[in-house]
Amino acid sequence: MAADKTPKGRASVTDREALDFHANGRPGKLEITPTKPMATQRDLSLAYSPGVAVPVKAIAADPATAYDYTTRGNMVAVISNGTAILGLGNLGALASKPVMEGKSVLFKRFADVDSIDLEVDTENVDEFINCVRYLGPSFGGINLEDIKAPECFIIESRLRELMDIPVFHDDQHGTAIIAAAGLINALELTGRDLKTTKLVCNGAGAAAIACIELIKAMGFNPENIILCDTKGVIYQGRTEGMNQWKSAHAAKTDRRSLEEAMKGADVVFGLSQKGAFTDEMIRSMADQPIIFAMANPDPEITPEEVAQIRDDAIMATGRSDYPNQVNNVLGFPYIFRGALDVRAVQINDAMKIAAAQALADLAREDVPDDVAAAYQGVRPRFGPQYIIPVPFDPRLISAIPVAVAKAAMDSGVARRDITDLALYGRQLSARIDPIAANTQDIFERVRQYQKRVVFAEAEEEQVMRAAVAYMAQGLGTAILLGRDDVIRATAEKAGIELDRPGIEIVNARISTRVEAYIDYLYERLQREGYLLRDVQRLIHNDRNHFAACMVALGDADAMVTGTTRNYATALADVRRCIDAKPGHKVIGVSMILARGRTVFVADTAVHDMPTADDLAEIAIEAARLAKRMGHEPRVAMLAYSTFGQPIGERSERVREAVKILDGQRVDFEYDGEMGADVALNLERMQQQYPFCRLSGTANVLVMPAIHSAAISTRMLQELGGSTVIGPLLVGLDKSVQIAPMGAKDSDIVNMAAIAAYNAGM
Ligand SMILES: NC(=O)C1=CN([C@@H]2O[C@H](COP(=O)(O)OP(=O)(O)OC[C@H]3O[C@@H](n4cnc5c(N)ncnc54)[C@H](OP(=O)(O)O)[C@@H]3O)[C@@H](O)[C@H]2O)C=CC1
Ligand SMILES: CC(=O)C(=O)O
Ligand SMILES: [Mg+2]
Repeated sequence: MAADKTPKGRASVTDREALDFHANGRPGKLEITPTKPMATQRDLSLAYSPGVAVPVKAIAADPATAYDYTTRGNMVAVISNGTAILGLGNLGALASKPVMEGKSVLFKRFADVDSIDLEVDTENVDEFINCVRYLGPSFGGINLEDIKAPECFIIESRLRELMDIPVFHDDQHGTAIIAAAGLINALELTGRDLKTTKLVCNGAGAAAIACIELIKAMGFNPENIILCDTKGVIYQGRTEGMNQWKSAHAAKTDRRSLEEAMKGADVVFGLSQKGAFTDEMIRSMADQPIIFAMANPDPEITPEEVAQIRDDAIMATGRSDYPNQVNNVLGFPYIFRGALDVRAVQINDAMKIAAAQALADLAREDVPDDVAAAYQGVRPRFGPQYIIPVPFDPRLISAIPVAVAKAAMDSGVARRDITDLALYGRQLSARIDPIAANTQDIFERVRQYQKRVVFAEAEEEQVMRAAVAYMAQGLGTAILLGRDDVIRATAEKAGIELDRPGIEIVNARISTRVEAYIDYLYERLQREGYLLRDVQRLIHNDRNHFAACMVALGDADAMVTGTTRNYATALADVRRCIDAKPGHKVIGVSMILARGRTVFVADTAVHDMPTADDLAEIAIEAARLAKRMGHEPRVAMLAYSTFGQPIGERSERVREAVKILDGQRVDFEYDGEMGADVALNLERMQQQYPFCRLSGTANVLVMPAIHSAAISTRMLQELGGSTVIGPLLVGLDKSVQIAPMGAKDSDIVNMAAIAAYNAGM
């Protein structure tokens, strides 16, 4: 089958790939999963009759309680009649379903908003309105999509009057918000003023009219805007193909064609159709033109074509395979998230402008590794090729809804107040990030105690980013260890600002503490074959030793390292400087987050082939960590056999370890030996082994040896569906964490926060 090609032959996906993607597995892109267990007779009695009658009566008595007892508060309907599907035109309600399903999954993926697509098979405005208005009780918001102008204007405004929940035509306002955000930044980069810039908008439909209205509301001079449609310029006095929405923006001008309109224009918005801009039009624009060719799936002109004509343009499209994607996916999930969370009755101009400004601001900030990954490893920096955040930017979820919710409260359309917006922002991240969800409480504690963490490899760019993020997230002071000139040069190249409170640079070469660290380390190592000059070299030249000594002597509370060396080497460096805590064993524990469960796996880092005594100590250490991380430990001593079946020599050590634990007075549940299938499956555990002492599924798994621990955690990580944090290093006398080699900045921040947390709160 032919590839779907843009005019210059760029093929990002083939038609076959697109069809296979939609057909494979379960056809379509979404399914519904229950949020409550539906396993037993009792569950049924609660979820359905008779239990369900209780919330029914409660809602009848007080409709507001529907937000407490049903999905309403987190549920948005994506509704279309298919009359303007992307830029493909009127292809009918059924054909619009793939787009509407797509919008629904994006709501879920990016903002944890539950959503369902509804395709309404009528072009009659009144029928459509009636269909939607009576669905109000089902949803917390209505996202209208791909309904053509001018009907969309009537539909949206009537529904807004009739319904007490936000009704938002995404092609209008979502597009306008993103285009406005991109425009704010493009104007800044080209030194233009909103009041004097000249803009042409091709297309005078849903998206175009809303874009023009929003930028006018933001202060753009109406006299500097010319709107065009299929008949050319919309001028005052024109009668052909007009409607009241076009008339409201008709220009006082002699220009009649798009070609004439674009001569000397500073900005052009394309919200029309593939290929609408010619080379000549682009050539005739002002210096440093701003070209947003937003038609989907193919733009009015491609970036390659523009590049052939001129090299001074700032170029954006609606597509994800070019830089500067001006697409409403950056808006609707987050705008509804904020609106739902304050139970806004509508999405007003103040909320839209707040969202646009928040997006524009975010693009000016230094970007995390996740964003660099979305750009194939090239880290975007605010500039002509990066005027708008990318859809996979994990900061969008904590930035945009906060701005929208605040604007809703300030402008009086919120039915619920959020008092601590900073906390709200952090809770938002946890909605889509399992690590954030699990570590949120820990991060809150770390924020209270403001520990000083030394980042041993701070000359590395991603470590430096992590250190700055640690400070910027309010977690504490970041100490960057390295050569001052190298650190500053790296920072400058990467555009990172280091001269801020909460960031300290420590240069090992000129530190006044060098002698103290050498004395301390020589005292420890002189009987281990080290000469004084060996120790001097370690302190002068090796940052792991220097950083570990800082922590050992109290100059820092915790340390994080590991991104440039393998785990065992980094651990050996640290162990030369820091002992195990008295009565503790140093082990590695990996935290696995999967489908709402948290499971700790030990030992994933230190003991190659533990003895029975080692296994018992590993169990104790891992249980302590689980408890400290907020989980009541239930430890399973894992083996390939379960309670003696099949008997084998390799399980003996594990059985022995259980006996050792029996002889000690440990304060946590444990049992074994058992297989992982029993440890993690309560039904099997209780039915087949009713004598098992665990009161629930195990949440701490002690592996019989490091190879089984490493193989199983890496398999889980690679197979998907679970997130692995760690291995976390526990049992040391001072707090140190070793991140995996090549870890990205957000992983290093997590490690630093856990290190700070373990430094004692
Ligand atoms: N990047 C993004 O996020 C978004 C992009 N869009 C894109 O914007 C476009 C319009 O969508 P939408 O507003 O919903 O659709 P509408 O049907 O409401 O409006 C289409 C408008 O485009 C005009 N038009 C069509 N072809 C041309 C042409 N060759 N030259 C000039 N004007 C033309 C029509 O003119 P007339 O009035 O004379 O018929 C009409 O005014 C689509 O390509 C869509 O994909 C839309 C939403 C979001
Ligand atoms: C992105 C979108 O909503 C459109 O092109 O219609
Ligand atoms: Mg659309």
